[in-house]
Amino acid sequence: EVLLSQAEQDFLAEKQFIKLCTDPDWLPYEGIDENHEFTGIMSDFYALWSDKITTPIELVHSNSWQQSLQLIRNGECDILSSAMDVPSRRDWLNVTTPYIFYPLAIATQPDHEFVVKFEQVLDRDFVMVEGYAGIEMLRDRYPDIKIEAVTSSREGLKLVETGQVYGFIDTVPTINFQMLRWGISHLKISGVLDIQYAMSVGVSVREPQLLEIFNKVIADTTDLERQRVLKNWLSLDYKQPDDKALFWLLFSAVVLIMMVLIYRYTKIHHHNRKLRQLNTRLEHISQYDHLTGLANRYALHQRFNVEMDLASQTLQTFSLILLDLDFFKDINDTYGHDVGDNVIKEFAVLLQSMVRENDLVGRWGGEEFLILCSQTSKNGAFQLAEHLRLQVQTMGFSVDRQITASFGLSEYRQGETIGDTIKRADDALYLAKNNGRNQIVMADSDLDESTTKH
Ligand SMILES: Nc1nc2c(ncn2[C@@H]2O[C@H](COP(=O)(O)OP(=O)(O)OP(=O)(O)O)[C@@H](O)[C@H]2O)c(=O)[nH]1
Repeated sequence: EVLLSQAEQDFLAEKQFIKLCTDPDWLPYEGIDENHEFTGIMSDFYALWSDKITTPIELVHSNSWQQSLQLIRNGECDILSSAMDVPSRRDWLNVTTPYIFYPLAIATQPDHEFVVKFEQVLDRDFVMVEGYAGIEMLRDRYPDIKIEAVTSSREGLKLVETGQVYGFIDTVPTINFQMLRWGISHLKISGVLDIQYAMSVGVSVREPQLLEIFNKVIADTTDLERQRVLKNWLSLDYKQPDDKALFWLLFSAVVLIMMVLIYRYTKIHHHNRKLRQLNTRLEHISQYDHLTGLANRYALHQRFNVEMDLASQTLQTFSLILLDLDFFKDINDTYGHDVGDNVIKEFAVLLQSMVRENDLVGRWGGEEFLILCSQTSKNGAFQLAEHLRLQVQTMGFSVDRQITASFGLSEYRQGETIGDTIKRADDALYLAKNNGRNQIVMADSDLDESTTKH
């Protein structure tokens, strides 16, 4: 797409180059560097534009903004790098459509209040750089304003720093830049005015074609190009992502967050499952005997508590049968420990198969077992024990000899500890062993008739 018409291109070709005047001291917008080259935000714009119109833009040197204004008036420059449209310039200067906007701000000493409305400080005295359009704009808006011109921003800032005037007015980037440049650190931006610089290319009234050309060039300058230039100098990212980019950015962020959450959830879920399995295993280990799979002492004790509670509420008692394989040491010695283990396991299976569902069989020690007969009196327990005794002595175990067991039996009495009940069963078992084994002895104090059986 050709930016310029044929007539405009011919015009530029004949002109060969465009003469530009600038403000030598208005960084970061524009200035002249130590090599006497044009520098600043505007210089980047002009480099860009010079490419667009394939015509060199050459700097005409001046020592001040005032002098630059004079040069263009006299026809020694074609354009002013940046200029505001103010009435006093209209006889000799045209302006393009603006290409950057910046509000004016006030720099004061740090102890002054923040200026919310400019009217609040209208009685104060201000300074601004000579020839700047802002002076005219402010005087136009506030006819009584006390504003003086200074030759440079440095001079203006110094006057504020030394307390000779209240405020220096310029744009925020200029104030910041100049303060840094001149090592003036004790000032602050106290307020931003609702008056802004709308900066255009100033074109000499002698060059009407150039006005059209620069209007086209400005219209052709994309937001991205504009932002790139500003970003270079102001270190600010003006980039507004377009809707699509913003959508994908947000979408990616949401997807990423969801992936992280899902990953964490899966990990936690996996850990929890492992923990649950471990807990179940631990619970099992803590309650069951590893050889026989019967309840261990801990599980038996838990059940004792339940039964004791039940007994106190229902006045129904429960009984314990403590039983021990006879001459088991001899089995181990004769057949070996593994065979002994098998006998213990077979014995456990037998016991488990013969008790009621409510009863609990547990391994009390090596070859010693305990049966908790829930809601059962000593007589009921005695019947079970007798039944078991007969089964054991007739059952064929994995050893070719008769196996027998001895039984001690006790009934829980309200008020006693479970230790007492166990002790009485243990004493009874001792008696059963001493009396010749393969028999049941009911704890002494539980006897209401001779219940020793052979
Ligand atoms: N194989 C095997 N033997 C065990 C286990 N626990 C205990 N024993 C053995 O069982 C035997 C018990 O011996 P004792 O306490 O002398 O009793 P006993 O030989 O059964 O004689 P009485 O009980 O007086 O009839 C010991 O030799 C223990 O080593 C076990 O888990 N497996």
